[in-house]
Amino acid sequence: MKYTFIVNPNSGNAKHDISLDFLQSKFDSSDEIVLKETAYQFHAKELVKEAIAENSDVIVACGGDGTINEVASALVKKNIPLGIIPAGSGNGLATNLNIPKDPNKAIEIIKSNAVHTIDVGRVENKFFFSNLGFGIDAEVIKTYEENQKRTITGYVDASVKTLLNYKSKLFRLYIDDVIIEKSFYYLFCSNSNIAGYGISFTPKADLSDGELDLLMIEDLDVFEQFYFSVLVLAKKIDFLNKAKYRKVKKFKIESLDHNPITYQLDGEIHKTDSLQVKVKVLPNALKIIF
Ligand SMILES: Nc1ncnc2c1ncn2[C@@H]1O[C@H](COP(=O)(O)OP(=O)(O)OP(=O)(O)O)[C@@H](O)[C@H]1O
Repeated sequence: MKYTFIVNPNSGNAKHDISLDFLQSKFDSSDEIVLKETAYQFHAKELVKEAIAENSDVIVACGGDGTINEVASALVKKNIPLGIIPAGSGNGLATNLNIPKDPNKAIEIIKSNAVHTIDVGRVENKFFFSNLGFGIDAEVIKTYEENQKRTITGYVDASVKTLLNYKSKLFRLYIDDVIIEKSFYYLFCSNSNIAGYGISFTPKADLSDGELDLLMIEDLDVFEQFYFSVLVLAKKIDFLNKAKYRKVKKFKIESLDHNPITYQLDGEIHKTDSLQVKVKVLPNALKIIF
């Protein structure tokens, strides 16, 4: 078997130590191991193209959610499975798939070659595998990225700063034949049931049900925001009257306050020039080992 490992040397504050020697020591001598390091953002996509051209049987992403998103995006609708060695700070998708952070254990899973297919979310021309958020979580990630402190404390710090200044956004949503026009505190669309750090906003989400789970939360006052935080921690979000939950195959979101739409996609922030974006699910579009 030929395995190509695409490694972000800087992910998770560069604390991991995944080298060619280490990888070779974990596989049979009959296996061919190739390691390609990413040097900049979006480099992973080019490296996947090379790995495909070089006839790799398995392509493994070693990094955080950003790197995993880039590698997985280049493998959508391809026949080559993705393996994961989580080496980031949040590791949303890996956590959801029960892939441990210990590289030794993650490699055992890769060697098991248990290939599954999962759904993929698409927004504009980009793919997501875990989740997509409009509103408060996009703002939290923006502050978190500006913070440089990529730890749970940094995340809590960014959340508090954002909460204190955040104003709901006026959106029009088109879901099937329904149009909803409201001021939303939070719109969260998820393929997986873990949002990061073990928190779940969409406990009913299933990576291979052919649908995305959409959580819509209307404008909240400061007390409701506090109640919302408690319910998130208690995993009882359905107790909040202003939270609506539904499974969707596609939807369109339109900004009515004349601000171009910003969203977070698998934990990375994306700014658009557009006042509307379309989201849809591509059922069973990614082969993945877990
Ligand atoms: N050599 C590099 N130097 C700087 N940035 C890189 C490099 N290689 C990849 N990147 C980019 O860094 C971003 C973050 O990487 P990644 O997601 O792997 O780690 P992380 O941010 O530590 O983890 P997490 O996303 O779980 O918080 C990605 O967008 C990726 O494209």
